[in-house]
Amino acid sequence: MINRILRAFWPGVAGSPLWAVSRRYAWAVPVVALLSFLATTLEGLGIGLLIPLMGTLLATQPTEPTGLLATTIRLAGTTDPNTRLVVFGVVILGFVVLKSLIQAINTMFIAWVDGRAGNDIRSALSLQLFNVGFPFFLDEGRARLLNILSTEAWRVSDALRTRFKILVDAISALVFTVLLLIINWKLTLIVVAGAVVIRTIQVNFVRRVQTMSDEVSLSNVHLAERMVRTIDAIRAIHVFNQEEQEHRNLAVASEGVRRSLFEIERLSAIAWSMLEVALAVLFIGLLIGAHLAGTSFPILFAFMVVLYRFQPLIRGLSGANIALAATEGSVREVEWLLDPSGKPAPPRGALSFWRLSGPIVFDRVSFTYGSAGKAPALHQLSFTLERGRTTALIGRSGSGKSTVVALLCRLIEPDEGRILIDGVPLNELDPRSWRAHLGLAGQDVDLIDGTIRENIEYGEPGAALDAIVEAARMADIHEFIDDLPDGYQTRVGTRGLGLSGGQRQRVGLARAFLRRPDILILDEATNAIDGLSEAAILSLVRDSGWQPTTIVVSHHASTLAFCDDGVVIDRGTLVESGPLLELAASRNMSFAAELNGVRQPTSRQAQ
Ligand SMILES: Nc1ncnc2c1ncn2[C@@H]1O[C@H](COP(=O)(O)OP(=O)(O)OP(=O)(O)O)[C@@H](O)[C@H]1O
Repeated sequence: MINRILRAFWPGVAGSPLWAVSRRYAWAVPVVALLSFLATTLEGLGIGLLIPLMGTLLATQPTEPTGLLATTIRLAGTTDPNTRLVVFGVVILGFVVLKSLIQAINTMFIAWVDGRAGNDIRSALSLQLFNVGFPFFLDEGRARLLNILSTEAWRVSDALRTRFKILVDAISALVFTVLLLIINWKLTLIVVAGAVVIRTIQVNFVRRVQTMSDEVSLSNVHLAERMVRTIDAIRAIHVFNQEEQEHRNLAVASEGVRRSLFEIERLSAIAWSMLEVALAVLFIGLLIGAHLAGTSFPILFAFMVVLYRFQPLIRGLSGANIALAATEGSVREVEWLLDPSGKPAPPRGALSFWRLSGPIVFDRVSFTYGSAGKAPALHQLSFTLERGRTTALIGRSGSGKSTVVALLCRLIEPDEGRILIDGVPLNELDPRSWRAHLGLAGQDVDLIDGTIRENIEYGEPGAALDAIVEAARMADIHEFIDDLPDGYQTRVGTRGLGLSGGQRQRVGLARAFLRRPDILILDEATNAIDGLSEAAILSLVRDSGWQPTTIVVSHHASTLAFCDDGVVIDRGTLVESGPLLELAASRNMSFAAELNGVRQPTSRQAQ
């Protein structure tokens, strides 16, 4: 039962992923409730004592109070008026001090819980990004994810704070209602009737704001999409004179956000003014009711003081309910990202991988991107990568080469067929231990915003400088780095844009070389590097005595000239495979002449 109440209070639906993340702070709910109860009770007692205090000041005795209140007055009545004034004054002050202290503790406690739960939610979201399979990122827009991480996560944390506010205000309202009943039950009935009317008005607004909150989230995603696109494509935007069009698009998206937020503000403003009018009607009704019932002044005074304190609670509850409704879209978005169902699972496998001692075999592997019905990117593809040899993956654009690379890196998994590593299915290997033996350098080098050294040692954190320098030498970039004023500590800028395309690729190569992996994958990794430098790099790798099983995807004939074997694919199916020279000769491929001219590949035996 308590659990059910807690779940209803917490953001997110009961049993939801958000509940799973934040439930460890659910114990804070009864603590906040207790502290609120104590603070309001102390305040209520202080206000209650105003009745005898006023009675003393006006030299009259209220006739209506009963029970505890009457007893207090009677007790105080045994002393002379001056002493009574001092006693009531000191006691009221004591209550106020104690109440303020508890209230401050409660506020700090809520901030602590809210901060920690918010932190946990953000941390769970970031963890989730690593716990879903890579295909998720192929299907989902970056903007939606960015919006959830940067905006919606904060709004959910705000929602939690708002819920605490509702709890505090609701408990205070409850205590004050009891106090009002003690002071005068008839007037209290008028208040309760007024509260019911106010609540009815509010429910209608809350529903409309809830609907609007989904629109706010949606328009935020549109805006984020536009912003991401502008930053990503700034070069193309300038070159193709699209500044005005893109600015217009951004302005339209921004206008969408403004409009949906304004609609919420508009609804809130109307709700507020209706609330003000309803409260004024309530006050006037009370005064008339009190007059007709012949209520004494001290009683009416205390009642009005309680009601005066009650008023911000009603406003607070009303505002918080609307604010909460406005965050429902955000809660849904965060819930969606945290929910693992319907999202691709990350690669699994329990067997540790130590070293490659045999071939890598693609055995009738098929893979289709996205939904069923699309043409497969790979269809029943079979070939063998011999250990210690360099194999060129050859095929026209869109033939499936990068898909083969993604499968090897276990970013995606075959729909059918198997990839065998020394005879063991790849999907049985622990992905982390498998990837620890991979070195990948590609045309889109994923450089991080850090120093050159941080980028090279990204796969081997804490690597010795000597090893880093050696890897940089092999990638033919050491001298360039050495000449920079900050050397290896030079920052590369966002996505390495402070370097030229060729320099970026060399840093990417050094990163792959530093690991000295068993399997080296060069996915168009030298296409921005001139032929001579490329030849120098590949010769250095060859002469270093390190003989990884290498997969090369390149459109450069000069790169292919360094390969032993070739696998030719077309529209995801195998055309042929074998020693590269034989393939070149049999198919009269365009690079055959260059292959023969540059180098006669010698078959190297696997170690
Ligand atoms: N994320 C994706 N979503 C849907 N289809 C994709 C995706 N990535 C690739 N494809 C499709 O899969 C097929 C193979 O693509 P792949 O990138 O593997 O080819 P490629 O040989 O590496 O091409 P290129 O030489 O141009 O890089 C293509 O038809 C492509 O359109």
